[in-house]
Amino acid sequence: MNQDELKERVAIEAVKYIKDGMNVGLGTGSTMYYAIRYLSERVKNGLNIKCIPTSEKTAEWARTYNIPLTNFSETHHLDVVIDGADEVGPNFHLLKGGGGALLREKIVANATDQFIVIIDESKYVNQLGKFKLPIEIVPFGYEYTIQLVEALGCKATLRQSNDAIYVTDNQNYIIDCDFGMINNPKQLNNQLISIIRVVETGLFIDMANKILVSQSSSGLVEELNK
Ligand SMILES: O=C[C@H](O)[C@H](O)[C@H](O)COP(=O)(O)O
Repeated sequence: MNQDELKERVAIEAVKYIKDGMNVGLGTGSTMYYAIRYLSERVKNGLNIKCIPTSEKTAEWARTYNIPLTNFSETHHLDVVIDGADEVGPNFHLLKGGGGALLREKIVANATDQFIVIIDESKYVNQLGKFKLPIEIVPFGYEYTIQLVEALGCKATLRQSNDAIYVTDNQNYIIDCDFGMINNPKQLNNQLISIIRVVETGLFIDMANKILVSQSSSGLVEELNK
């Protein structure tokens, strides 16, 4: 079973947690693309939901697939949030932001008591940090921000897109930081967000309640609960 098939399998399982009348947070990324497509089938068959997207890309997909959207001025609490991740480590701490959407993803995940993360088994790790940690920073004075972050023990690379600096949906920049293996994600997250110029990090500490993992050997989806 290839990785796209694994993504589709786990996405389909996650969408089953969405029930009639719910307010739903929709994450960002290629795994979520499958979830959105499957969810659109259920909406077509009468499922009544309203969704808050975590990125302009997800909002565009939702509109394309006729999924009703809402926003935080209408709704403050979400019944369930579904999102992918770049790595899931011990205690369900997550490393996210490969798609540049970490800030809105964290805001949306923070608005629910049921945050479901969907991954294939290659992303389930013993220690976070093989994937470079994305950090969203304000553009103002970004060169010095990079130095301040590197002083915490990493090599930081300013994310680029089409030969220009990558700009997030929030008009900020992303630095991808190689800290090596991260021994204490909670402490590192606290150190990083104490830098005023850092908006948010891709470390999601104590946020996920449920991880759905698709297994490459069997194609089965394992459910892990906190
Ligand atoms: O900013 C992007 C997100 O954190 C994604 O959830 C993460 O990068 C996983 O994306 P994918 O499902 O494409 O691997």
